[in-house]
Amino acid sequence: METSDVQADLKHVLYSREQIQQRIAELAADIDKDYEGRELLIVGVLKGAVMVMADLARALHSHVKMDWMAVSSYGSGTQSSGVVRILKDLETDLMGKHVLIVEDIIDSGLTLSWLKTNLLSRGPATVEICTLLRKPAAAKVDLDVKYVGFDIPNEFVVGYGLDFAEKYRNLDFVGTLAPHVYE
Ligand SMILES: O=P(O)(O)OC[C@H]1O[C@H](OP(=O)(O)OP(=O)(O)O)[C@H](O)[C@@H]1O
Ligand code: HPA
Repeated sequence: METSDVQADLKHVLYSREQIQQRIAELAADIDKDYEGRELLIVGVLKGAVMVMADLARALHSHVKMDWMAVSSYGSGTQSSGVVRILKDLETDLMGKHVLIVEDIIDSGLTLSWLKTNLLSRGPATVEICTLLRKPAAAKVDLDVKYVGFDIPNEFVVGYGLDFAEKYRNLDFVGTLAPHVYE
């Protein structure tokens, strides 16, 4: 895809690569402090969280273990179906573990609400959530999120792991999509 094609599909840049890296470094410092002396398992939620997980893990100074889950609730559109499916489960037994779920975005909150309940049923010591982006105006459930990168307006965003119909995940910034792309 040509750079110009991507530019035409975007309305504007919300967060640049530098702004994202700066915020992730701050979140990592908080996480290092909060989990000092405890072994932490970070769980990346595929596919969207790949970029956040990779950058957050490298910004952490403590030893962490990493595992991955794949869940899906969006299909190919811009609306959550509300039905969460596990496409790939964890390989780690969570019994007694401190677990931090790492996500790219919390929109309606339905995915993470379901996932947190699911992981809590596996007997971990704690389960917390870290997300790069959150849309407070889109929340359909009450969800306790310990680490939030940025609260954003209720607009569909792409880049830095976030897709529209599997495109734009590889952008190193977060931007809003021009309406002509999805209308
Ligand atoms: O708060 P919600 O409204 O539930 O939306 C958030 C979820 O939607 C996205 O995943 P998606 O299902 O698009 O899968 P993907 O990570 O593979 O893109 C995102 O990564 C979250 O998991
Ligand atoms: O705004 C969004 N963009 C991309 N994927 C998403 N999944 C939930 N919300 C979004």
